[in-house]
Amino acid sequence: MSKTQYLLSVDIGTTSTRAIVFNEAADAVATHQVEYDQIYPHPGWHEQRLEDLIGTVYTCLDGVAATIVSKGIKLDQIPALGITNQRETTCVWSKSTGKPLYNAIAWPDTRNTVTVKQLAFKSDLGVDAVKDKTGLPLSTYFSGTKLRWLLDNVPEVKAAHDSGDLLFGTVETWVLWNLTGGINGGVHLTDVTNASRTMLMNLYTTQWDKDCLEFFGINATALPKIVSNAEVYGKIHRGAFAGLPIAGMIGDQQAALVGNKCIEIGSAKNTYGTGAFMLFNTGEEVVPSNYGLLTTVGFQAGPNAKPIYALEGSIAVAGSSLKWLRDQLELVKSAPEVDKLAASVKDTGGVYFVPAFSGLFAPYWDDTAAGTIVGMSAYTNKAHICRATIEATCFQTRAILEAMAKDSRKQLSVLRVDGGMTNSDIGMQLQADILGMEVERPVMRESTALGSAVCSAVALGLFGWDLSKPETLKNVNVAGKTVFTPQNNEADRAWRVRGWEKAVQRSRGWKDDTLPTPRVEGAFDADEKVVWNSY
Ligand SMILES: Nc1ncnc2c1ncn2[C@@H]1O[C@H](COP(=O)(O)OP(=O)(O)O)[C@@H](O)[C@H]1O
Ligand SMILES: O=P(O)(O)OC[C@H](O)CO
Repeated sequence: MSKTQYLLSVDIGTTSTRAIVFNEAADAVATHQVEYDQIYPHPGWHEQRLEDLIGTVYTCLDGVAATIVSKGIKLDQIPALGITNQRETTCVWSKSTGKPLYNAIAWPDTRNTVTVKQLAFKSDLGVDAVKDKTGLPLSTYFSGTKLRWLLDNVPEVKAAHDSGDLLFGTVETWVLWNLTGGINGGVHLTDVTNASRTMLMNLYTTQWDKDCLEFFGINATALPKIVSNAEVYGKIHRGAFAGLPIAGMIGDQQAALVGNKCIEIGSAKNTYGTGAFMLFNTGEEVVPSNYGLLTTVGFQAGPNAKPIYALEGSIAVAGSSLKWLRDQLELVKSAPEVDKLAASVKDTGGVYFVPAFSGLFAPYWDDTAAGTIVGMSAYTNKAHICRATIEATCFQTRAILEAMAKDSRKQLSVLRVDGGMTNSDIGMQLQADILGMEVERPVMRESTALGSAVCSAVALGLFGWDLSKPETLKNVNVAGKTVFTPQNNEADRAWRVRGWEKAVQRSRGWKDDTLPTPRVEGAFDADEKVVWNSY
C-alpha cells in the first residue's frame, strides 16, 4: 500500500513566517510560526533583515518537521515544498559573498516618493509611464521604484550593480537562492507572479522588458530568471528537509487566489492580512484597469501553461492597523481585544479612521494622503476608534469592489475571504453590512500557504490536481464555511459610505513636498539629487 502523502508550504508573510503541512483535503495537520522584527528607522520607512527572512524559514521548516514526526508522519511522506511570500519587498545582496547589501525594503515603505516623482517626470505619460506593459502605475509600492532608490542612495548597491556583483530579488528569490545553496550553487529565480510586481516585467511576454529596464536604469545581470509557479526549481540543501525538491513558488496574494480555488474566470477573493488584497481572475486575458486597479499575473501552472491574469485591488493597511492600535498606541493588548471593543458599541459614533500610513493604494493611489481620524467628540472612546479601524478596511474593500465591477463589467454576488483579519466575526459582519453582499469565510483560512502547496502538487502531478480543471480540486478545503449576511439597509449603507468618502478627502494632500526627507547614514539624500534624467 502506498503511503499517504502530505504537502508542505512555507509562507513568508509581512509580519511572520509559517510552515504548514497539509493533507490531501487541505486540512492543516501541523504549523510552525515565528514572528520577525519590523524596523521603522524613520517615518514612512519599513525594513526587515534579510537574515531574518531566511533564518525564520529554516526555524519554521525544522519546527514543523519535529511536529509531524511526533504525530507519526515520516518526512518522506512529503514530496515537495511550496514557497509563498509577501510581494514587492526588495532584497539586494552580493553574488560573490552572499551577504545582504542593505536591509530588505518592505512593500509598505514610502521612502521612494521622490524617486517616483523623478521617474514620472521622465515620461510624457507621467505615473502611467510603464502601465501599458506592466499593468502598474508608478508608485512607492513596487520593487522597481524601491530598487531605483537603492541604486540612487546606497553606494554599495550602485557599485555592485555597476560591477555585475549585484543580485536583486523579492523575498521568494532570496529564500530560494539560500535554500538551494546560496553562493554554493543557489539558483537565482523569481516566479511570474512576483516578477509581475516589479514594474520590470512585460505582462504579455512574461519576460523582463528591455524598455522598462532602460527606463529604470537597471542592468538585466542583476535580475533573476522568471519561471512558472509550478515546476521543480531545485532542492533544499540543508536542515530537516535537506534533499526535498522545491516545486511551487508564488506571491502570497496569487497563492490565496489558488488556495481559495478562484481558478475559474470571474471568481474573486479578498485576503485580509497585514494589508488586504482582492484579486479577480480574468483568465487568459490581460484586462487593463481604468478605475485604479492593477493588472497582474494570477498564476501559471507550469512552464508550458498559459499565464492566467487577474485584476487586483490592493489596500496597504488592514490587519496592520490593529497592530498599530496594540503596539504604537497601546490601546489594546491583542487583535481579538479590538474585536471585543468594536462589538461593544453599536456604531463608531461618527468616527472615521483612514489609516493611510503608506499613502492610499487602490483605487485612490495617492501618496500625499496621511493617516487621519475624523469625526471625534467628547463622546468618543476607544471602542469607537477600534470599530472605525476595522471599518476602514471594509470601506476600502467596497471602493475596490466598485472599481472591479466597472473594469470587469461583472458584479460579484458573494465575496470569498481569508487571512488573519478574517478571524474577526465583527469585522466580517461589518464587511457584509458595508458591501450589502454576503461574505463567505472558510474554516481553513490559510489559503495563501495552501495555494503554494497546491502549486507544488501540480508540478509533481500529485492527487490529479489540475488548475485548468476546477473539478479536480472539488474536495480541497471544503471543511465548512461561515456566511455573513448584511444586517442593515441600503440607506444606512449609503450614509456611512458618504462619511467614509468625506474622511478620505480629509486625508488626501496632507504630505506635500515641504516635509523633510530623512537622511540615510553614509548615503546622499534623494532630494539633493540633480541627475533626474541620467539613467
Ligand atoms: N481576531 C482578529 N481580529 C482582527 N484582526 C486579526 C485577528 N487576528 C489576527 N488579526 C490580524 O491579522 C494580521 C495577520 O494576518 P496574516 O494573514 O497572518 O498576515 P501576514 O501574512 O501579512 O503576516 C495581523 O495584522 C492581525 O492584526
Ligand atoms: O503580508 P500580506 O499577507 O499582507 O501580503 C503582502 C502583499 O503581498 C504585499 O503586496
